[in-house]
Amino acid sequence: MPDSGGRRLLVASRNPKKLNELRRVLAESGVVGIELVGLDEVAPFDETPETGATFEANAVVKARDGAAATGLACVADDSGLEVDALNSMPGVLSARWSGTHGDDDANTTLLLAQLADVPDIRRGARFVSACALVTPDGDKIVVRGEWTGTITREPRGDGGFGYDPIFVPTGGNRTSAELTPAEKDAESHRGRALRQLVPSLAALV
Ligand SMILES: O=P(O)(O)OP(=O)(O)OP(=O)(O)OC[C@H]1O[C@@H](n2cnc3c(O)ncnc32)[C@H](O)[C@@H]1O
Ligand SMILES: [Mg+2]
Repeated sequence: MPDSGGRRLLVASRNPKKLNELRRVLAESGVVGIELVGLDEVAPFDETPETGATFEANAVVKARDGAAATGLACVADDSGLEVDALNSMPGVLSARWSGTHGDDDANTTLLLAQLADVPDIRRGARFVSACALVTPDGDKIVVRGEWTGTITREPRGDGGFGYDPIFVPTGGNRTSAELTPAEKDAESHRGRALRQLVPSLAALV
């Protein structure tokens, strides 16, 4: 079946929990007439390794690959955690910080160990999300959202994914894994980034 021009949007992520968040925020954003399509609903394609120096560079590569392979407009997120006491690492290496891609427990355990001697006053960090939208014509827009907070000493909560159990957003006491999905979306780096894409998404319809 031929695709219907700009009306279907590929949401490109191989991380099921992130994909859920992307779909949730886009669905909540008030854009009507766009059908969200996941990677499992399109034919598999070769994906470029995420070797960029910035979140923006990686997000553009993921969205371009998705748009080129499917002929659909494609949105992709590249994100991570920047820790002040680690000179903004893990950054673009967040997903594989412990050496194993996507091992959230190993990544958080390693990060807590690295920060064991860092006092509370210097445990600042931020989540960053770069989201790219690439259209079938090759137009692209890239946006960024940030979420500041501090790193705990123990994991708490089982919502979210990744580093959420060790991140307390500024102004609260709960970790981002202790927030409801709606609370996380309202404040998170990903929510803030994606909502900036709404006008461009509306223009696709
Ligand atoms: O590239 P895709 O396929 O989308 O999935 P990924 O998990 O590899 O995603 P990234 O390359 O963008 O790496 C992001 C990593 O940063 C962390 N991260 C990003 N957003 C997060 C969030 O909202 N909460 C907790 N950790 C997050 C988490 O460890 C992710 O695996
Ligand atoms: Mg990735």
